[in-house]
Amino acid sequence: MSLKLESGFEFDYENLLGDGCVTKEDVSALLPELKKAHEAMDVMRRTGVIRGHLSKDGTPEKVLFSQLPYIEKGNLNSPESVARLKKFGESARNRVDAVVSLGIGGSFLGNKVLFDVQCGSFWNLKTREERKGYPKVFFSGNNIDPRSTKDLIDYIKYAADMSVHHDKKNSRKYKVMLICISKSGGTLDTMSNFMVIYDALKKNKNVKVEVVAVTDPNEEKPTLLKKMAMENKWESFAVPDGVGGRFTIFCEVGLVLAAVVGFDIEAFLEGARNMDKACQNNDIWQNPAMLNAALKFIAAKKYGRDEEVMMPYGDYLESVSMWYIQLLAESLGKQFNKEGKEVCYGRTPIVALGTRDMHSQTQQHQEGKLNKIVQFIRIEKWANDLAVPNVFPTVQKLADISGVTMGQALEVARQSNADALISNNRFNALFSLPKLNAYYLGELLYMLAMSISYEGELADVDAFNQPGVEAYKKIMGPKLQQVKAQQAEK
Ligand SMILES: O=P(O)(O)OC[C@H]1O[C@](O)(CO)[C@@H](O)[C@@H]1O
Repeated sequence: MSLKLESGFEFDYENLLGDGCVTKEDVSALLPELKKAHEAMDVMRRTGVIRGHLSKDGTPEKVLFSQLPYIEKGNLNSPESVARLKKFGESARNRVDAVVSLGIGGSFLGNKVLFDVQCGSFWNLKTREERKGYPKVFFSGNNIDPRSTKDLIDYIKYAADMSVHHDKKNSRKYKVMLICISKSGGTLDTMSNFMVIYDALKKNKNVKVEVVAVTDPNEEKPTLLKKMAMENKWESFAVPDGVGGRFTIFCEVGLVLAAVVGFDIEAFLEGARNMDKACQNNDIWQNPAMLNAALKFIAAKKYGRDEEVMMPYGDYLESVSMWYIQLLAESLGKQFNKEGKEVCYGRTPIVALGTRDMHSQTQQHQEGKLNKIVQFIRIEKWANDLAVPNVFPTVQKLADISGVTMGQALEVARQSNADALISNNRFNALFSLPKLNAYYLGELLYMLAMSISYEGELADVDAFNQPGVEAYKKIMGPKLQQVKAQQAEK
């Protein structure tokens, strides 16, 4: 049983619906709620209004992520804004040596996905020619770890010294672009790294630093970062009002990084757009987001499957899983429903990677607590698939695993895992992408964002706020000031 879109994107729910799993009757019983959820999505698309959604300061706030795939005049992504992004990316090409993308949560996770899919793990080890003139890329600000930050600074200083040394005649400085991303404009993790790195690099005679700010664009009530950008004339891009951190991969947060590594922005948004169109279908069996939300919601509510293991097969997709963790956790992990009743809803997300975690987590998935859905992601056709050669024909065990490609072996491993899980009543499902490219990535991520929005409606929780993250923040601010005061006394 599967839902296949014309593009080739497929949601296979064979191991989630049927005997011993969620039943068709369960889905039929939910149809009135699904109809309401679908209407709510329609209203959101047309007006940005989501019943009961309030901003952090308690005022009604629009939800606009579903507008982002549409590159249209007057929209958040317009022909002009996309042209500007492309121009920006081209201007960094062959000019900027290294980009440091600073951000955390939604200001990091989506960018890491785009980077991994476009560039892979060895990007920074490639020559500039191999990178087609695009800069090296580093991430920072997604922790407050002095060791990794120092390592990054040391590496950049080393690279700058080497480049000046090799190019004594021109004495060209090593150009570093710090892309500082924070919707609120003052997040501790991001801004502390920004200050440490900015200061260290500014003091280095071989480095030229330029800063790009990505933050709330409001100039009347500017965020700290916006204010600094205006004062220092830093180029800036927008995290628009109505687009929460975990949805920002489709706006300039993700697209700025996409532009500096030559990722196909238009194909990515086209994938999201076509998925949005598929999700406008009011027939649940034709609407991947509605179907996914319904099956997962029922699996949790009726069958106790309230943990979701997101398990893509392929190294460069692990970051998709990490991106999804924030989407699921911040959107659905809510103590109160929209009526203020305590519900403590949510499905706990778990990052896993195939095949790696078959050799660590699978024991738990197969035999542990019966509370999980394992959600697989697979790529049908790998570019540059590698055949496993028969190099040691006399070693039977190795000869046996030769003669197939690594892509085939990867899929055999995934299918075997899925079969084994369902043989023990362990629910699982599959999102299948014909290829790993910008278009299919856009389809997949948008479908997940939309599915979470449906599930928010089904569970009657506000999927677009994250009040729970304020609790530790309220404690952390004064604590930091205390430490600062103690430090000053010393
Ligand atoms: O972009 P900002 O404002 O720095 O926030 C980063 C992240 O922090 C959170 O607000 C949680 O603390 C996320 O929702 C957000 O993506």
